[in-house]
Amino acid sequence: MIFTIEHLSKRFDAKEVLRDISFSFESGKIYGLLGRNGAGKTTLFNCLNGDLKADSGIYTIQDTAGTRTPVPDDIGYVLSTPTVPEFLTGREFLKFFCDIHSGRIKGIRPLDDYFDYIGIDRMDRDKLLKDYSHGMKNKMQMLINIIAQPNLLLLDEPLTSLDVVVAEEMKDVLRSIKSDRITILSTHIMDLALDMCDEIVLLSHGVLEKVDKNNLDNNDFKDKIIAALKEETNV
Ligand SMILES: Nc1ncnc2c1ncn2[C@@H]1O[C@H](COP(=O)(O)OP(=O)(O)OP(=O)(O)O)[C@@H](O)[C@H]1O
Repeated sequence: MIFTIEHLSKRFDAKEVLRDISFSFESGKIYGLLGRNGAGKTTLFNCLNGDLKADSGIYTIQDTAGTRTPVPDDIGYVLSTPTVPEFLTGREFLKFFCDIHSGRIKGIRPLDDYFDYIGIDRMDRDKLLKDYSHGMKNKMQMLINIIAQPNLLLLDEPLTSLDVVVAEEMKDVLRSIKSDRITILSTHIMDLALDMCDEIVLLSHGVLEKVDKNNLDNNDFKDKIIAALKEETNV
């Protein structure tokens, strides 16, 4: 499967954030999206997810069945600040999610299997989500996106606020599900991008640029990325 963006542009009043972006992403890979604060990473994700209307742009998914426009079920989006219905318990939320998507979730499992998989303790599963920690809410958000099995998984700074143990667990989860989908992960943490991602893509000056990491050791590669990002002026 290939997900292609063609001529995506987005401006807020006078500020041109995304400038005629054209780029293709391949299934089975985790892409690390690096960009400075305000470069437009969240704007890009919001446009791809349909939460924000782009000024122009065409998206297509190409697979064995042909080429088509993505539908909402193709896309999963994990926000940097997790949003969950705080008035439900973890179990109620998961049950509700599975019930409303039962027609299209493949191989639905008992709820406790999912909690085990994502590492939510038995004693926390029937607590209200409002009493979950930030990391636990983040895990729940990740979990529903894993259950939904989207073709395109967008992760906006997903690991930044997690403790080292949870972050390692989440990395393993993401690696274990990457083969069937395109994962795009935005991060400020270069070591995370180098550790996790098959491809590094810079968002700079409103355009996406793939950085070739072949033939460079990690230090050279980091220097190259920082040099490219330093060139970013306030667009
Ligand atoms: N709704 C909006 N209205 C006006 N300007 C906006 C809006 N959303 C984003 N912007 C502007 O677009 C630019 C890109 O913001 P965005 O949040 O996409 O950057 P980012 O790369 O995700 O930043 P960070 O890494 O700091 O989270 C910023 O200058 C921001 O102020």
